[in-house]
Amino acid sequence: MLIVIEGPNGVGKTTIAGLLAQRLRHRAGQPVHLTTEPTRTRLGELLREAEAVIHGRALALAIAADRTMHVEDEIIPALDAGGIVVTDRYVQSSLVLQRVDAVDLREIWSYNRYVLQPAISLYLVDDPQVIVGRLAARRRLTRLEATGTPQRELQLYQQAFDFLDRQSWHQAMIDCRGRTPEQVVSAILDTLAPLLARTPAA
Ligand SMILES: Nc1ncnc2c1ncn2[C@@H]1O[C@H](COP(=O)(O)OP(=O)(O)O)[C@@H](O)[C@H]1O
Ligand SMILES: Cc1cn([C@H]2C[C@H](O)[C@@H](COP(=O)(O)OP(=O)(O)O)O2)c(=O)[nH]c1=O
Repeated sequence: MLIVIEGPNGVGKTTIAGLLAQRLRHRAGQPVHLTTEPTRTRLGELLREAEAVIHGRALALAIAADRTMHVEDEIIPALDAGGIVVTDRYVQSSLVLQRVDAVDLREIWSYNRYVLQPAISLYLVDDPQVIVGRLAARRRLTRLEATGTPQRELQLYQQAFDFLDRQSWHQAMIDCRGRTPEQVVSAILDTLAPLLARTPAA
């Protein structure tokens, strides 16, 4: 089962993905693989560094190439081994971040439409002011983080969510407002319950 964690910069994706993987490891009779995009491969690390200089269509294509390799070399083998995969960012991130970088939504989709559909894509939402406060605490923002604002990202995320709905993606919005990370993960586990019921637990 592929579980995607999405949402604007600073909403808590990395924190929640890590905690969710821990909680799933406790319950599951199957391995849980935590991963991220861009990937931790040479290409993914290159993209993290190069994001300052590569932009627009070229970045959209390069990110889609990294994602394709992620699916083929890491996600599918982990799923084939009977595991659950939790990824911090996936297609919805491109439908937002590449748009911040002035690429059209349909064009971004055309580079991503053949990737593996997740079992569920979870979109984390919080109050923009809370996110602004968290980003202000960051020492250094990436080019795209500095270009978009939490308000704009939330707006684009909602549009991407509606677009993916029309592509029949299985998605859920997770309200993080006023919730601790543990409470957010509990809400996610409630959302995942019907899917997890179909997989064996220890
Ligand atoms: N539900 C939450 N309540 C309070 N703080 C949170 C919550 N989720 C994440 N944080 C904090 O917000 C900051 C940004 O979280 P992070 O996981 O890095 O976000 P992202 O991966 O979406 O950029 C971190 O300092 C993290 O500890
Ligand atoms: C996953 C993804 C990342 N990126 C870019 C934007 C980010 O500034 C950069 C790094 O992503 P980010 O989530 O900031 O990674 P990390 O916090 O793990 O270093 O990659 C895209 O442009 N589109 C995407 O779909």
